[in-house]
Amino acid sequence: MISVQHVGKRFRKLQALNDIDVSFEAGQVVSLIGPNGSGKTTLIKSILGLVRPDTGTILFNGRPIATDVNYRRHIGYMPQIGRYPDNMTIGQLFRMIRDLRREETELDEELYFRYKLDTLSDKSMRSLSGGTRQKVSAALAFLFNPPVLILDEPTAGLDPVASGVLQEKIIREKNKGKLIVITSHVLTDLEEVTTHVLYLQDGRVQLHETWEALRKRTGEHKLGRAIARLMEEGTAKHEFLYLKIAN
Ligand SMILES: Nc1ncnc2c1ncn2[C@@H]1O[C@H](COP(=O)(O)OP(=O)(O)OP(=O)(O)O)[C@@H](O)[C@H]1O
Repeated sequence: MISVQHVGKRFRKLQALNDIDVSFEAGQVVSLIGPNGSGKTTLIKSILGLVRPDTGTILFNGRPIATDVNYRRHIGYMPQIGRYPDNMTIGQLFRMIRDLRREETELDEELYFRYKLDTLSDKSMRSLSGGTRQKVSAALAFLFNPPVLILDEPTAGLDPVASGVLQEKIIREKNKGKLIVITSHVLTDLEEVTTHVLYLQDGRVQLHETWEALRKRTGEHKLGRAIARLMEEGTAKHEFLYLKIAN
């Protein structure tokens, strides 16, 4: 579904992505994890066409994204920090976004209602708490029923109930055959939903395998511990520390 082929991206002297070569398929929930600055958001933004790689190619359903911008409508994106016009209300924002995609008939308003955003429709975006802003971002990502969802730190700022609602939603959408890519530092949030683990470090892929294979290989049922165990065998202490904190 998405094929990232030998992608590299440099920001001045920093090699943010280094020969990334991975594929993601329908029905997978890919947990994209790694220490701060390891390249997770840069990879996501490259897939979304928001960052242009220096080298390599990204294919969406077999076609290079550089030649077909329309692929973007098949991806629902929840950014790390959602930025919206301050002076709009929640109701106006949803109306505007629906109007922009008027041709889409099959709307998925489940999160909009489960997060009770309908009861907050007169609230201005300026006045929203961080968690409510996250709920708006989540509801928008799923709204047009896209076959691919990319969620960047989706549970940051959500209370445990709202976080649980999102996790249930992710599992349901995965079971419909969607591809979902999630980054999070809260590894416990990912254990329940993930099928595949992609671990980046210094812009390189350190690990890409199914969560089941990783569990079997390490004998660990906690994602943080499983990766820490592998890192223990071969890498420096600071990544280790990251995993201890993230876990
Ligand atoms: N537009 C940019 N200009 C210069 N450097 C950038 C830019 N975007 C990202 N970087 C650098 O690239 C590296 C990778 O950043 P990226 O945001 O992809 O990391 P991340 O894994 O998502 O980190 P975090 O866990 O903190 O969100 C970092 O060192 C970052 O400072």
